Amino acid sequence: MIRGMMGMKFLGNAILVYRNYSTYSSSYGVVQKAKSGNWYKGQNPKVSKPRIRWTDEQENVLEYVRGGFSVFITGSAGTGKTILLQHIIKTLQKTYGKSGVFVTASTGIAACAIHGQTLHSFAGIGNGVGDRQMLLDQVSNNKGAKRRWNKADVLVVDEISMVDADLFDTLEYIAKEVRESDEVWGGIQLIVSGDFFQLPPVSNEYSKRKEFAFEADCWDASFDRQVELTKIFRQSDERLIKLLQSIRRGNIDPEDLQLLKQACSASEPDPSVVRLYPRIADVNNVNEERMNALSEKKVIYEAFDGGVKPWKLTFVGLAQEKLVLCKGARVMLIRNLNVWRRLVNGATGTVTGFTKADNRISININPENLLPIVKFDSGPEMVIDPEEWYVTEGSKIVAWRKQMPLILAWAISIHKCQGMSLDQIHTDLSRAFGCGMVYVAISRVTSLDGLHLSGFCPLKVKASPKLAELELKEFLASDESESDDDENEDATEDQSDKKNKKRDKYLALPQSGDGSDEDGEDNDQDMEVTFNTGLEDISKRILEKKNREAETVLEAQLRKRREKKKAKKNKSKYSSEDETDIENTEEPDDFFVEEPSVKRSKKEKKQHEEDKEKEAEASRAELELLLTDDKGADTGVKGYNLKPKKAKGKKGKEVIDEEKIPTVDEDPRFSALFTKQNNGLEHFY
Ligand SMILES: Nc1ncnc2c1ncn2[C@@H]1O[C@H](COP(=O)(O)OP(=O)(O)OP(=O)(O)O)[C@@H](O)[C@H]1O
Repeated sequence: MIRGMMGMKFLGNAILVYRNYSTYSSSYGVVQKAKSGNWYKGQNPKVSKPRIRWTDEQENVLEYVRGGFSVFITGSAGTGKTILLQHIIKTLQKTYGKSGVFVTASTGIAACAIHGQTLHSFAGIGNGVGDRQMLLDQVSNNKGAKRRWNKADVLVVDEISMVDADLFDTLEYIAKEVRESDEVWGGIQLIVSGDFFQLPPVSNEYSKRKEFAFEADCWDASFDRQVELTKIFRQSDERLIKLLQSIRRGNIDPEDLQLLKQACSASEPDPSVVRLYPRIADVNNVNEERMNALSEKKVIYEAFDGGVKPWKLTFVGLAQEKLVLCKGARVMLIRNLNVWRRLVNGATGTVTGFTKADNRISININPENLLPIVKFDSGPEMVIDPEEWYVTEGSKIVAWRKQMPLILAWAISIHKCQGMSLDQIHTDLSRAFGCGMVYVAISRVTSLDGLHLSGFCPLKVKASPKLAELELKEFLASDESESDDDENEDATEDQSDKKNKKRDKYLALPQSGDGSDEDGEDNDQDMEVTFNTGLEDISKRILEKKNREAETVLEAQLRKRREKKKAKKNKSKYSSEDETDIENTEEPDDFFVEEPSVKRSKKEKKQHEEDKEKEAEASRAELELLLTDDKGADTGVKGYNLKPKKAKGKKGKEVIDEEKIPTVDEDPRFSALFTKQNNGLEHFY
């Protein structure tokens, strides 16, 4: 039996490495006469699609979403928030149609993972600078933005940790005003996901008192359910899980330190291991240096963009405008190509050459029509085809980009790696700044063996003291002990009707809790995993106390009103909050990079304050860079002209009207967006 299986495995590998082209190479490392752009095409045995078995916690979330509830999903890195969100989006789209579900994330990279747009771009608030009245005016003057707000049945927001409290409150205000509704968020169902212990919002002078979205005045009232996922999937080693939990909270104990010491190997790890840096400048330097050190001819891929909104201005993703590759370049996949073969987002490999495509598949990104061949660290070697990325607004595709699904991967920034799973990392944290950064970096790795550290200092492990409060609030949000009162008689029948209809629609949904989709295009996974973790306390309490069946529409309405009142009362709660970062009192260890002594003279204190301000400035700049385009472009997108008009030029072509933009459903060219196998899974792990 075992021999049989080994035989199968050998056959599989043999098929995998079979090269359907002749073997002479040119100076580019180009392999000529390729018959197929990709070895898997037509040669790989069909693999039955593995499925995910949702845990009880994840099932609960699905249930709440189907029940029409607004839900906040949180949990440590690797607990399956993103993958669950992807499934939720599909479920919601089946209910409301794609045009009623707006999918957003705080950053372009995160938005790309769920086929959405940035929250700023959805909202029509440009770069979000201005008071709420100014921003409301901006939205009111933007026909497209108003239409989006009015059409939205559901708003999905991923990576909420990077959305600040003011923005959250402002958007809730805009929603109510634009939709002319007194309901929280103007009656939009809100599905929000993120981990506040990961990267925080870009801090600004106004965010001293309120920083995180959970501090927003409307936060508690915005959600019917707040659920924490507790089963960690990315790592299985208990020691690593404990270490990560300590780092997440900003408290490392001697045992954790010992593990970190081991990871600080004095000798340089294998140069093929991806390096993670806090700052983009270091990333670029390393990639450039390594690339220049290779004396191979360079092959350039220029992105081919389309759509009514310029890609660069509307969106930022990992797909690069200009990608330079050569034989020997270390690369990372930024798309899931074959989950079963572990060729997923974050998979690393080395370019071994290039092949001329047998069709014109890459001609518009590389005039020589060359396709790179990558030998992945996990074993397979394959020809990489170009991929397409889409930015959607509801059901409309407003921008798309064609590019190779690769980035240079000798080094990447910690901001860019948020969401990835990596088998091995080498991270230099000497320039880490702000809270959550060390946690984001280290929580990417799947095993302790794969962790290599340098420039580590325990004082860099920081979590905002405000997060202790968050936990309390999560529990409070699930506490239904308060008595009912009749203060909400003004709940109009109209609103109840609307909610009723919404709920009926949901209840009509098939209760597919196994993660399978009717259309069979669900998430591929590299294995079938069947976990039955049992409910964690918090989920139990939520379930027991909030029986969806028992809560009528009117009760829901009343509860929301109560929560709103409560939120108002809480308003003053944070004004006296201590702003200082937690200071780790661990004795400095020779093994780690030393930080300056915590005890400071007045002069030193002043200098320290100045340094902190500089660091905050750097942090802001770095994060703004992330929130905008790779080159800092995504500021002030003013929308586009919706009126058809004659463009300049002899033929006087009509400029496209937004209403004429083909929808995903009607245009077969875009159908791949929702039918391609890897789309359900496309996120950065
Ligand atoms: N129910 C499940 N069964 C098996 N694997 C799962 C399950 N849920 C999630 N996973 C796997 O766990 C890994 C991490 O999932 P995911 O990236 O969604 O986590 P996350 O919470 O979004 O992490 P991060 O906060 O770091 O972005 C993925 O490989 C995913 O396939």
